[in-house]
Amino acid sequence: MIWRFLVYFSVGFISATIINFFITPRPIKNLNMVYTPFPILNGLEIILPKAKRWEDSPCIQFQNLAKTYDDVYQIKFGTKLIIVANSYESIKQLWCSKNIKANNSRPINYSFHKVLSKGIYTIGTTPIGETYRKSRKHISERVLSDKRNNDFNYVIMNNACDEMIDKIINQSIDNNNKNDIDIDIKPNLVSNDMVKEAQYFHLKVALWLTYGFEFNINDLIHQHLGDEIIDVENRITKVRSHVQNPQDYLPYILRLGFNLFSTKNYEFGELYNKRDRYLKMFYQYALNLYADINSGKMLHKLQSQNNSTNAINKIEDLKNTLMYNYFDDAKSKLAIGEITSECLTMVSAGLDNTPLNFKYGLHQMVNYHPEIWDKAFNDLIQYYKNDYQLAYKECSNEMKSEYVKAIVNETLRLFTVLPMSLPRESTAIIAYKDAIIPKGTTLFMNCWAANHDSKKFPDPMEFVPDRWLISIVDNDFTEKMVIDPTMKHFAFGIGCRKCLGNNFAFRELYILFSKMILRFKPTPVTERKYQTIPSDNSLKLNQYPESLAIEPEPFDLILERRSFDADIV
Ligand code: HEM
Repeated sequence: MIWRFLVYFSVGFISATIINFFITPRPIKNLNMVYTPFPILNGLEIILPKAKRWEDSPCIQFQNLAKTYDDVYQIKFGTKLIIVANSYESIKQLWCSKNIKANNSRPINYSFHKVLSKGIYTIGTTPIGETYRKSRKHISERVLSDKRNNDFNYVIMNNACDEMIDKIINQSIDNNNKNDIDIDIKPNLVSNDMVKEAQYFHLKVALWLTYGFEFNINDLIHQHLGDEIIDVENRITKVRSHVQNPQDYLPYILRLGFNLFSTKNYEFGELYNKRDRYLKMFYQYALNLYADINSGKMLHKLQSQNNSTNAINKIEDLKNTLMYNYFDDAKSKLAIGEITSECLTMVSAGLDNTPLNFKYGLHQMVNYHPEIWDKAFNDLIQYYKNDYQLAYKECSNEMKSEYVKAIVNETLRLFTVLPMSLPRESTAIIAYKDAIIPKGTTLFMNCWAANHDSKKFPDPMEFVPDRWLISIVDNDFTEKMVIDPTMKHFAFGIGCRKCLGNNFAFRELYILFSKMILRFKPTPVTERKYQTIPSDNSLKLNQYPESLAIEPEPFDLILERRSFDADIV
């Protein structure tokens, strides 16, 4: 019996090894290759079965392999050959050194591109080509440029943030009056699901700038719609990942078998239909709005609700939205798929990433570093002659506090919401040291490893905003601290396909942090009975170690309104 098993096993293993030899790309010379014991699956054991413990997160497993195989190595994943870079310097070299231009496409993944998206996906997941170039240029000019952030976007973000904070305060007052929440919460303390509130904030900003749709965070129907979008986009993030779909790397026949026993395709279909429904609904909304603006109907409607100047200003604002410009600008000649991809990018790209960073930054300051919160408060108000109300009104516009900027950078670095970033595919050969990486190779950036590389960031697991600051002497011979322009993190990726929304997201985070710091004081969770302090290591907090994005376990953040805060309303 045992002999028969051994014979079958050996024949199977030898056949698989031979097949493996023919179906996988040849190894690249002069680059360490990771030894993997199982033919055909090859290195897929890193993501199969899916990680349950934080120590098994793909970024940690890739980082551990670097101890044996060096910072940059090659590994077979099913039928594909992947290059993985695991340190700050190697990523800088492979992603953005001057002689490397070919690291500029995205791989096509069967599950996400063919099954889930049916041809329409975000700009970030579009392979290089005419469609990608047109959409990237158009969205950048119309919504995401720095000029747009400075001239217009900040006003929308400012108002959305004010609304978010007012809602949090009102909810907290209601809760305290009802006295039906945690007994440790004293009147005036705020305990909230900050991620959800910031998701509504981002959605409000994104829907306005894209479609001219006014998402009202206090309206239950809007909240219901928002919850649906948040749920669908969050589930798509979870299923689309390049480190989460082993079937994408399997030979066609095995993938068919895998799909037969998996419910994933059904889930993809359901998510696609839901996403399609709200994208079509918003498109129709923007089309009607365009018609109403041009016929004068909208002005008439607004004049009946506001004074004439406000109505005219609002019409001008609406003319700044992405979709108004699209309908108005015959020259742009974007195909419907291209503009849909832009809209999708606007709605989904920062919907989780920005709010999750926001909550993690608050957690660091509230539960571990209240002194940083205090320092930021003092830094913010000193630009406005210590006038707290003026600081609150103006902080979104000028982004004066270098210290708050340092907090944003340090949050992005330490949290690293996308630990394995987004994958790239080479479109020509890339020379790396003595190795020649062929066209069509997939590259993984281990962003977690780079952002916690002790050679670049001393005490990499510590939250130290000051590491981003250098001292300079001003024109009037006063010394001041400013952001060190030579310092970088890779939370937004790097190089030719770096996050296009990085300045937009940075400003959102700057505004969210500044306004929270100005209106509240932190109450560390340690002061509460029965509650242990959640970890400050984002991977340890992660609910889904196998996922593309880090999503911390839910926990309360306790903040107290400043004594003079009531004056602000
Ligand atoms: C904190 C929030 C965010 C984080 C951490 C983040 C992170 C990333 C990362 C890691 C990439 C891949 C970069 C690379 O391959 O080098 C990316 C791509 C991209 N992101 Fe973001 N993102 C954020 C918010 C946003 C927002 C708010 C938008 C737009 C509204 C946006 C738009 C894009 C686009 C268009 C790309 C694709 C760039 C390309 O492939 O050319 N992102 N993002």
